[in-house]
Amino acid sequence: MGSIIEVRQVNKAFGALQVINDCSIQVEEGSITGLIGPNGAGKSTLFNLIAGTFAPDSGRIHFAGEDITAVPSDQLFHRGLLRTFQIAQEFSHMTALENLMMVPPQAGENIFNTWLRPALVHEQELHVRQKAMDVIEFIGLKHVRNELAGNLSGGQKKLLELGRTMMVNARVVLLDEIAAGVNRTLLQDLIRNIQRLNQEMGYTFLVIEHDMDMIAQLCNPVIVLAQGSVMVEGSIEAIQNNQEVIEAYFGNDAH
Ligand SMILES: Nc1ncnc2c1ncn2[C@@H]1O[C@H](COP(=O)(O)OP(=O)(O)OP(=O)(O)O)[C@@H](O)[C@H]1O
Repeated sequence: MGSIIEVRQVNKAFGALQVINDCSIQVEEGSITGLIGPNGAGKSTLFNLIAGTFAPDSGRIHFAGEDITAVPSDQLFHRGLLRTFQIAQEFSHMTALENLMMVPPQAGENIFNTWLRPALVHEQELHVRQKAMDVIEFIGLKHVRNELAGNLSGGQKKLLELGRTMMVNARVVLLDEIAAGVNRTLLQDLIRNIQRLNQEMGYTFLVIEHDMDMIAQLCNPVIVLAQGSVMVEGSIEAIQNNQEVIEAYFGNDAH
């Protein structure tokens, strides 16, 4: 398969700080690609550029063969490029199931139809509820479906965030440190679900992660970012033995 995301010679500065520096990466369709690097390397900024949170100063970004440079995130969402949705404050007062049902429909699942044809409203709601039930079963949270999302554990919230991507037709999902604060048992559930979404539903993932166990279990290839550029790319084994990478991490930890 070809690449589904291509970042070509992208630059981004914040004031005098050059955060992304002539950076080019490719994400193969159907892969689970890791994005690692020392603190401040520019990983989240690169995500924000791909996800349309802000525009690069120069360079181009392509998704599924189309130029999406500076296309805003809500439009990318409709095309199936999404990042996990953090559960916002207002959603923490809704149940886990309702959180899934609240994910906005994509273009094509036309909500206006339901306004014009009220008889469809009930049918549509049943459809969304059934889909949410299927998703909650898939992510293993059926037993807490009626709990308020705010009362779920950190790991359960991460599973729910992943579940929200399943309410739409996602093609590429960007995961930003989804393992942070998740206990080992739930982390295994999370990893298994990501693998299932990849294998059974064809999702491509780009994963920012500091947890090297998770990267080793999930990702191939792994891209190492340092000072806003790609330092090296390859299998986790190749990267763990790469002297330049070891120095980049040690150099960063030493300060
Ligand atoms: N909106 C912003 N305005 C100004 N500076 C920013 C902004 N966003 C990020 N930065 C700076 O850009 C640099 C890279 O930050 P970024 O969050 O992309 O790194 P990261 O690799 O994701 O780091 P970490 O692993 O610590 O999360 C940092 O020095 C940060 O302070």
